[in-house]
Amino acid sequence: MGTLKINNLSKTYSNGVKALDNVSLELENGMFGLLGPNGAGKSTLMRTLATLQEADSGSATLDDIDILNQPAELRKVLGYLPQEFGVYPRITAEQLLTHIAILKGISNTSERKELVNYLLNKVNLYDKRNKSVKGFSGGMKQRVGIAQALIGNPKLIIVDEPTAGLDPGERNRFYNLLADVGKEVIVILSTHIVDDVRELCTKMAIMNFGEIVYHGSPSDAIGELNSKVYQKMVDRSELEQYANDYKIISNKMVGGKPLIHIYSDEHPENGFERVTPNLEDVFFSKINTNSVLV
Ligand SMILES: Nc1ncnc2c1ncn2[C@@H]1O[C@H](COP(=O)(O)OP(=O)(O)OP(=O)(O)O)[C@@H](O)[C@H]1O
Repeated sequence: MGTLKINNLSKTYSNGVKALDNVSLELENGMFGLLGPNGAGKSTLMRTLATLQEADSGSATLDDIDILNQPAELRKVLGYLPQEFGVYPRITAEQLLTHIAILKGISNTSERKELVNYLLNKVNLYDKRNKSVKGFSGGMKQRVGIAQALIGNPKLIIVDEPTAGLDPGERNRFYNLLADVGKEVIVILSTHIVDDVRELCTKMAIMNFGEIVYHGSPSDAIGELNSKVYQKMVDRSELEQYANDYKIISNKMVGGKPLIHIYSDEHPENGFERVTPNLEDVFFSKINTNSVLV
């Protein structure tokens, strides 16, 4: 069982943006969801853990590896699928994986061939192994991305916003693959898509403006909102008034009209109905910005 400990990591970019503000987390094997809006600092945290950039202060360890001071050690046990996985255009899936396996130091030809076949089967692309990766769909490319991240038996796998741009079928196939992988290692799934976390993760954190604003299980977070979320269909012109009178946690267009969710300790009058809270309510109530009105 691996343990990743992140202690008080901070990072301010030269333009003054504080992308990490005293971030502390502890993770064990399984799928961990890191949820946050655009610009929250997720990629900065993922890239720091992947030893691609440095923090200003704080520490991080994976079992006995000091990540910030032993980057070479960490890279040996890391699988990383970056936000933009640049695939080599005109080579086949098999060639690509073989190439990366060589780069990762698997020099024995028959061992490498066996591994590449195993990975192609695992990500369900064995039949497509001789096809050019360039012609793959977004979902197939992401599965190649996971296959390459698995080379070298990683203890920690980081996937940064992997489902953006996938259609529902591809997204489901990708979820199944990740869930399978996540049984044996620590997987951090960084995403702004609430469904990714709801489907896959037993533990999660929500990040906003560089800070961890929630850390725990999705179900506990939802439990905290029980009997406190109410919804109502309103007119667009009334939104500002509702925002003054209630704590709006989300605003979604349904059939062209805003459907608002509010947080309230008591049942408000005037047509609000109580709803079973969901992870989206958790997300919006934790990051709570006025952007719901824009
Ligand atoms: N190299 C950089 N120089 C200056 N500012 C940066 C740099 N990289 C990121 N930032 C800023 O730091 C903040 C956090 O960015 P980061 O990419 O870590 O967030 P994120 O949660 O991954 O967002 P996204 O979902 O958009 O990728 C943002 O305000 C971003 O503009």
